[in-house]
Amino acid sequence: MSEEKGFFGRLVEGLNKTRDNIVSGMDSVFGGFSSIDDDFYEELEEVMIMGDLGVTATYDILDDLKEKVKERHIKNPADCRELLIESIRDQMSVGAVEYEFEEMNPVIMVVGVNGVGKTTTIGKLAGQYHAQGKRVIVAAADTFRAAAGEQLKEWADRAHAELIGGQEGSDPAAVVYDAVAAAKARHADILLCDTAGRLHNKKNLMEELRKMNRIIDREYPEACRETLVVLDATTGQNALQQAKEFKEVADITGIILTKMDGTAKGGIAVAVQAELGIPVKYIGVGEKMEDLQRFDPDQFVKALFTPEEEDGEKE
Ligand SMILES: Nc1nc2c(ncn2[C@@H]2O[C@H](COP(=O)(O)OP(=O)(O)OP(=O)(O)O)[C@@H](O)[C@H]2O)c(=O)[nH]1
Repeated sequence: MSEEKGFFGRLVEGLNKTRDNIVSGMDSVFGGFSSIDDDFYEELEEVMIMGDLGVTATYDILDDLKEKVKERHIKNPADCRELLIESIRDQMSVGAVEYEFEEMNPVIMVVGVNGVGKTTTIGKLAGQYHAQGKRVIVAAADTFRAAAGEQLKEWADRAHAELIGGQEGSDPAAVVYDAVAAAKARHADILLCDTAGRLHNKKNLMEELRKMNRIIDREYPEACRETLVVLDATTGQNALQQAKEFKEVADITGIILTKMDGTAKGGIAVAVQAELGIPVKYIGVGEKMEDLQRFDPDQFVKALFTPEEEDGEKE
């Protein structure tokens, strides 16, 4: 239980800047109005848009809030706080997020542009899976950048994962082929594939990803598949745009939001799910191995709005 508390505590701490931005803004609206009118909703809307919740989610949440206010005959703006938290939680909980894939010998493709925290995230995932007793293989299929392979090697060593590939300029599909062969021969539990994130050359990227997927389909048909896009939360709406572009070239099954600790733009977690209909599966709240967490909308909303209620009772 104390470990769980630490887990929630890190999330609470990681969301400090976002809380200062969004929650303080909302609270000043709740405290600054004496009646619930159009101006009140407009102010709330502004805080939410400025807080990177995105237009779609903001309107959905406000519509839901207005309905609740009507249904429950709420008159006092301060009484809207709980209702708004409820609406945000509902908005984020659309579609339960499954993690069964982690138990099904998956091949996890990780995509994302350079600098978003892709390598670090793969390292953290590898380390966490290793700590669960899983045998992890990492494919260094980002052969485009010289430093990518070396950096991944460092993380793989730290995570006690086996690294395949890493030579600059080699064919990424060949790296994936070797990694699949190794995963099968060594009875690996999880194969994590780092890929190059060249969004500016969509056609090549799409072709490269397709080629890798074909190899996995052919050589490892029994493997469960996941494609996760890594997004840097500090880039706010840019992250949203990147996710949209990756969705055009790959069959994205989940989102990983990194650097939530360094940003006031944490509202992006609400926006990406609403805009793309793809769940956030993990969030990064720091640079250490344990700073990558499964994303739980309930915990997220709780850590953001009611951190003082922390009692570690949650998974
Ligand atoms: N504060 C914080 N920093 C993070 C987090 N995730 C990654 N970083 C940092 O972000 C920087 C970039 O991370 P990388 O893993 O190198 O990013 P990348 O996407 O692999 O970038 P390339 O290797 O250039 O393709 C590093 O300094 C990481 O330590 C996070 O959740 N929080």
